[in-house]
Amino acid sequence: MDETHNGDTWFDIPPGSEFGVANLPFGVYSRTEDGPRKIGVAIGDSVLDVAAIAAAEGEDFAPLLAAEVLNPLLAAGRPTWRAVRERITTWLRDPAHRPMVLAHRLDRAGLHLHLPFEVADYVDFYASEHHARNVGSIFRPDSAALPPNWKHLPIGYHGRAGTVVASGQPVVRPCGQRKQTGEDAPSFGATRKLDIEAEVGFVVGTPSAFGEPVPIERFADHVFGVCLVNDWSARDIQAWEYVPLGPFLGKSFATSVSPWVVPLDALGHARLPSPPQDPAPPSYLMPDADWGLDIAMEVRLNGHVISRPPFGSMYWSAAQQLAHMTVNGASLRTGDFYASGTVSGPEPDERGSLLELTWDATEPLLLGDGTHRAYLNDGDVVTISASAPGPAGTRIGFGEVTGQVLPATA
Ligand SMILES: O=C(O)/C=C/C(=O)CC(=O)CC(=O)O
Ligand SMILES: [Ca+2]
Ligand SMILES: [Mg+2]
Repeated sequence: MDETHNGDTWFDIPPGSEFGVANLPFGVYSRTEDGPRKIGVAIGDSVLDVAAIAAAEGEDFAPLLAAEVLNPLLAAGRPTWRAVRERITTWLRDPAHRPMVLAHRLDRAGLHLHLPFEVADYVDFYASEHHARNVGSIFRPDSAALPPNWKHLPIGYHGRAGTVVASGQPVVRPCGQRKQTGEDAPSFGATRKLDIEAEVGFVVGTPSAFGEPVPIERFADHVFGVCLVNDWSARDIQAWEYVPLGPFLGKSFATSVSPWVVPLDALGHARLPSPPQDPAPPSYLMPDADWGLDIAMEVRLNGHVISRPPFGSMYWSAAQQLAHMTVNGASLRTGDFYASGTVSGPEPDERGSLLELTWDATEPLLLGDGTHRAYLNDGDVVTISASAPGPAGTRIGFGEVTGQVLPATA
């Protein structure tokens, strides 16, 4: 386990920073909105132009960093990810590298951050038992809260890779066919139930062979890192369309992701066992290691905290999800991206969607500014942030994913 902590660097890191030397998340930035995109690593309040430093230091991995997206680095695989991370750690520990590093340091605040990787396929799971029970009770009050397959396999669906967008991208209220509970025919128009889903996303680097399942113990060989996700959802469109094939236009209009990908290697102190599983999963889903992650999330609506979902409570782990997603031989591509599913904890103020927080608008939320919300209003800004334990009492920050709702255009 990497025992590096914030005292191990000559670099100036503000006290309490969640971007210490044990984190080193990767992202893509530009100095102006349309300027050239470069790979950066966040440290303290700064971003390092790691492509320039690696080139100047003559590192053999320098070409992987001289790209406008993380995909070449992602494709290089775990031994390379480890080597790059170790070298960056050395630059930040050994004062001999100080002039070179400082020559390629930028203030984080002034930069434009972009979608860090080109998304190949996008899958969304449904792995929180609390969320699944809540949604089941609301959408299917006459059936069991959990569907019969829920504890046997991690349920998921294929989403729309082309509408995975960077944090900060505004989201236009979608139109579609929607049907409210109680109405007997659908109508067309802007969704009246625009919602969020607070999730954690996993970025696949190493591809796999067509026809060959990826065993659960190979999770960390394929998954590079972790970011935050808001899976925007139009509940009235979703409720009308989803039987029998699952979510479609109610979710495909936008999925926002945070700009910093935290390497799995930064999360050693965050790993914990998932909750006990009963029935025991089949052998291809049997965990060989603890891949629960103690990530503390926070959801804010116009700046007011509305929920604190605990990722450590998720029933199915990301390792189980990867094994399930490939057990039929479906191959992985570099840039594949999968999200955990909405993160809801057992407590009412730990729910990761407004659907649950307001029980489908029957219990509106009172915000700190005195206004109420059932679902999102035009102009609302939703921000999800998170952190996890790091070494020596430090925190590993994920930064945030944010987005504003714009009025419907149709
Ligand atoms: O139970 C349903 O019909 C729908 C569930 C969801 O909308 C949740 C979904 O997208 C998966 C998740 O985020 O957990
Ligand atoms: Ca979702
Ligand atoms: Mg979505």
